[in-house]
Amino acid sequence: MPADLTQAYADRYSEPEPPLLHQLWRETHLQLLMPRMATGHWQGRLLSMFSHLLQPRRVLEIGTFTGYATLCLAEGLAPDGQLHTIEINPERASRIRRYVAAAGLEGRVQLHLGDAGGILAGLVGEVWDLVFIDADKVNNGRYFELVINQVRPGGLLIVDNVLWGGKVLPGYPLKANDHDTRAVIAFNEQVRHDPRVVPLLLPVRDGLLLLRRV
Ligand SMILES: C[S@@+](CC[C@H](N)C(=O)[O-])C[C@H]1O[C@@H](n2cnc3c(N)ncnc32)[C@H](O)[C@@H]1O
Repeated sequence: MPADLTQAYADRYSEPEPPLLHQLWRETHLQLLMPRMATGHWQGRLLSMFSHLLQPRRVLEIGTFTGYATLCLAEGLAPDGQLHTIEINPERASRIRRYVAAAGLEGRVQLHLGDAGGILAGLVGEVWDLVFIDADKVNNGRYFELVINQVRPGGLLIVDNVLWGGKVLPGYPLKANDHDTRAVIAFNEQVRHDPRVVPLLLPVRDGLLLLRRV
């Protein structure tokens, strides 16, 4: 069964992409380099589904890009809920703020500009219900360690791109200087044996690793 036909079928029988997100998707593809970094319709609906199920009071996203996943993760926020999202590239800020405002989420979404390691050090008082790790893949393990003790029992961490285009699979001819792939492999191994989380790797899109906090 061809994967792209299966994905098209899954898209068709899933909730349609909300118009604002479709607009952001188009704008991302017309105006930005590497638009495929944005989450997109089907995975966005998956993030929205988790958000609605968990009704989180605190959501953390590491790696905002244009804010597509941000808006999806915010959909199920509890009435007093807040989402914090971290982006290192300040050039992305005005677009993110524009779409957060268009979604009616001003005051409920906090955009932090800077390196995630430093920003996370300033968020130590928070207790996270839902975390999405989707920034520089070499730091997946570092971000996990920085946040795991602030995730409530039963909370959910989601890590994107854990299949890394298939390069993590056994037998792939890895280049010596491919540090990203080695880091993704090391992270997947690290959490597999971590008693603080229960892992479930979903082989959808570029691989989503779900980690339920014990
Ligand atoms: C894959 S994109 C995020 C996509 C977004 N989460 C979505 O699903 O639409 C990764 C983003 O992480 C940002 N990033 C990379 N390194 C970072 C760091 N050290 N701290 C914060 N953000 C970082 C990049 O600038 C980029 O915008």
